[in-house]
Amino acid sequence: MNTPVSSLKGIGKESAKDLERLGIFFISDLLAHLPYRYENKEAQPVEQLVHDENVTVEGVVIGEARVSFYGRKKNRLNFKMNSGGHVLNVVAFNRAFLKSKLQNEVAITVSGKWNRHRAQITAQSIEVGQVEEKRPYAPIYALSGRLTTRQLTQWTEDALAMTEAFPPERLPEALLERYKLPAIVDTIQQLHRPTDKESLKHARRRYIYEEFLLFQLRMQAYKRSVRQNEQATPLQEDVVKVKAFMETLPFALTQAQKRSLDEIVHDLHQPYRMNRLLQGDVGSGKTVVAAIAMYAVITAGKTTALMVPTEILAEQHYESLQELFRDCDVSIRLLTGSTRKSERKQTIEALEAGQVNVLIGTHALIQPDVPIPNLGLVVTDEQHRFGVNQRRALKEKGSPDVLFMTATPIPRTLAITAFGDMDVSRIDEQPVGRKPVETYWAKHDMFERVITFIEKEIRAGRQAYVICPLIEESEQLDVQNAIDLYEQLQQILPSVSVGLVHGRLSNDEKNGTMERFFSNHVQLLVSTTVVEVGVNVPNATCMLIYDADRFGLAQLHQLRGRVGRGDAQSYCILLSDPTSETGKERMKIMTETTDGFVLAEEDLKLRGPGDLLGKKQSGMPHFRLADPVHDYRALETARQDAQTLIQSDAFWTDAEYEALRNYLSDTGALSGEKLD
Ligand SMILES: Nc1ncnc2c1ncn2[C@@H]1O[C@H](COP(=O)(O)OP(=O)(O)OP(=O)(O)O)[C@@H](O)[C@H]1O
Repeated sequence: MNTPVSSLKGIGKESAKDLERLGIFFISDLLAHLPYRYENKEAQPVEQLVHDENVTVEGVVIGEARVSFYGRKKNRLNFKMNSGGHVLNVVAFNRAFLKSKLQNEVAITVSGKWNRHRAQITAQSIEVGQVEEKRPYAPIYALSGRLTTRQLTQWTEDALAMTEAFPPERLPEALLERYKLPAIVDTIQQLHRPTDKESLKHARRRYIYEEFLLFQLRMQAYKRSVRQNEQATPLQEDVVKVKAFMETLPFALTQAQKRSLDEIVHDLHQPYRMNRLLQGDVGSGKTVVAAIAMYAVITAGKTTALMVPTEILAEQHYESLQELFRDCDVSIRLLTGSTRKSERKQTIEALEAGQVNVLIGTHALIQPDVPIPNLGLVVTDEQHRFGVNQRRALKEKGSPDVLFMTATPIPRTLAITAFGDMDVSRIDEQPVGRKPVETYWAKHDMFERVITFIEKEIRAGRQAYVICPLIEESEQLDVQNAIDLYEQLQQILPSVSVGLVHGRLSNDEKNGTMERFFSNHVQLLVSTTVVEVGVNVPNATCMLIYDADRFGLAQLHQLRGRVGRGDAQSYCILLSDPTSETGKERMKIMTETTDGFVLAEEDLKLRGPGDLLGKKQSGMPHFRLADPVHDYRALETARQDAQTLIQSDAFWTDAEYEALRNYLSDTGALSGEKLD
């Protein structure tokens, strides 16, 4: 299995280097380097040919081929052929040398691009004689350096003859039977050298299922081992107090909020650490649920922490939690980068004395220099899933329960892939009485009308946001844009109090403006995308997004979620003159739906998963063939199968699962090592 590729005939130093760049070191790697597509050399009947696609047809030459020369060394070969009674034109460039072979009635196979209107194939290959019947699909491999498809085809051919280079059969007989999956040896054979469409399909099916199953087994085994190793003391909240607190809320929880809360509370009672994702569309009321959970933990005698990405949010949560816990005798402290030294010292002392119930702050909270004795629950956002170091820091703080909140409406398929190691609660319902935000798409030449409209809302006592476009190449330009717009709006609306926030302001400046916006002293807030997450000003009913086509759907949705948070009708105006079709499409979808999940699915189609979750933090594993979006059914099946396996006793003892167990221990999943 660990025989280096260089032992194969024809692989010299240079080629070995090129192969290394493809991650191919051993012969077994060569077999794992699957074709990314196949050239279909299976001849098709003329009736089935698709215009503008690559096709292959068989037939016989009619008459004689003609060659015309042009340019200095160029020539064009032209002839007619009969394929199943249809007369087709064939054109090929610089193949004059074939002319002598192309005699009347000679059998040929032609592959190339089909033009239906001219009944013509522009040929890439013309083979005299019929296609070798057994292998209609030619594998096309990813290449690097000077490698050619022909070489890779040859080397994989040699590797396919070496049974010891094949991966082991990991799937137990029962699963192969249940899904009618081919054995691994046949699968690898077919994937490299398909014999026919049907067998290739089954081979792909098996490979994809196995990739998902192994992935899910790893995730779930990891989860299980964390459960076993990171025991936590079960918490018991004071049920009466928590109920009383919930009654002080100015609204009743939605069913979805209640369900999520139950799931969280259930976790708190367990003797293992909670690792839960609370997923809910913008404005669905995640923070409230988290606050109740925190209160429950406080009544169980523990300290809680809330970590947020920015200081603005920390301030805002500090205020809203103070308001929420007004009658509850809960002590809340704020700790951020701009907290004064003396205050920081006081807070740390209070923490050590066990006098703090809720600690709010940015990331620095879980650093070792902030001792949080008796920490029971950390609430944070999904952007900050913990890496190894943070997990260690959390462990040192007594392995508290962790609740991640996310407003990214991650489609289900992605959620179970990217967050497979977490339990997921979903708030899939908006509070009653919420009016969907009315969204309009306006061209730039309607700017004045839009401004008049916003002015009217402000006169009625409402507030508004104006979001400036983001020019990713240059933060400098972003800021300049924001400043220009701010000045322009001040001039157009002299009686309106306009505020400005952008990334280059100091924290004090930013916080000051935000504070004035929260208290309605600023009526119109000009901002770059810093307001994207979490800002909650229910009195703001209007949002104008400049050059909206520059944003992705998920981001537009997050932005729009800043309005429509109260009872009043809210509006979002997308100002843009998109030039691309995708841009126009995005604007249209935004005006048609306010459902974050629908938008997320659309975004996925338009941009792909990397963008939705942010490339680096996406946590999306790399699959060779499987695609969590396209193959979501297989993913779901594999997830359930993995769950059943992990929970069964037989999986941990029986011989037929040994290969899977070995796989798990090789990848470290059994010792609680997180996958990357
Ligand atoms: N069940 C409910 N009924 C009415 N209003 C609610 C309900 N739950 C929450 N709210 C209110 O809705 C607003 C949004 O709630 P919250 O900030 O908790 O949402 P969120 O999901 O955290 O939002 P986002 O992700 O957009 O920041 C708040 O003003 C909150 O008081």
